[in-house]
Amino acid sequence: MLLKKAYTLVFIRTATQILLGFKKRGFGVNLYNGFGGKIEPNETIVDAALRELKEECCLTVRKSDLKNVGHLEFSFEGEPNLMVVSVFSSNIYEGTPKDTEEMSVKWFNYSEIPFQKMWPDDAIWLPLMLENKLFYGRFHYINNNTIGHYKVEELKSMEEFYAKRNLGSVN
Ligand SMILES: Nc1nc2c([nH]c(=O)n2[C@H]2C[C@H](O)[C@@H](COP(=O)(O)OP(=O)(O)OP(=O)(O)O)O2)c(=O)[nH]1
Repeated sequence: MLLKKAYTLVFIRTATQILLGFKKRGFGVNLYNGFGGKIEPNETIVDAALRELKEECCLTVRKSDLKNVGHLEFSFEGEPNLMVVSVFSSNIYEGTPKDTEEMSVKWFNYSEIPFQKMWPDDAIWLPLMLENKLFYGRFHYINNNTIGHYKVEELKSMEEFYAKRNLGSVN
């Protein structure tokens, strides 16, 4: 039985670009990613997503402008945890992205996303997000660089997906 640990991941996008942060420390160090982290006790998933976004790149997004676009699950060979990541996207934000202790921020054109410097699974599901599709992905890593097996599905609705799995909403 895998022990579930919940995380958030937020992507800020314009019509042509995506904002990524180069992680300076901790899990996923030296990789580009969206902004997110662990959900604290007594915090909703959306509240955690907004807090982590602000902490990691100094941007503010209204709850109503944050769209839940995907659900990812990760396991690692020999580890008892299932990392469950709620993925969000927004194209409306306040503030100017700033480097923080945890991340160096950079805008990338959609045609220049640095997949070779990102988690290997991102190249599989992130294109779905860029096409404004909803998705579910399940990845099992053999080590930090190698995916053993995976499945990715396009979803019709996040609510329908959560209901089928008896999961609560992100709010
Ligand atoms: N794009 C992508 N993101 C991932 C993958 N796996 C994974 O955990 N993430 C995300 C989810 C979280 O946003 C982030 C991990 O959270 P974290 O360890 O930085 O959490 P935190 O900020 O609360 O941690 P800390 O302050 O204690 O260092 O990485 C992946 O394979 N691809």
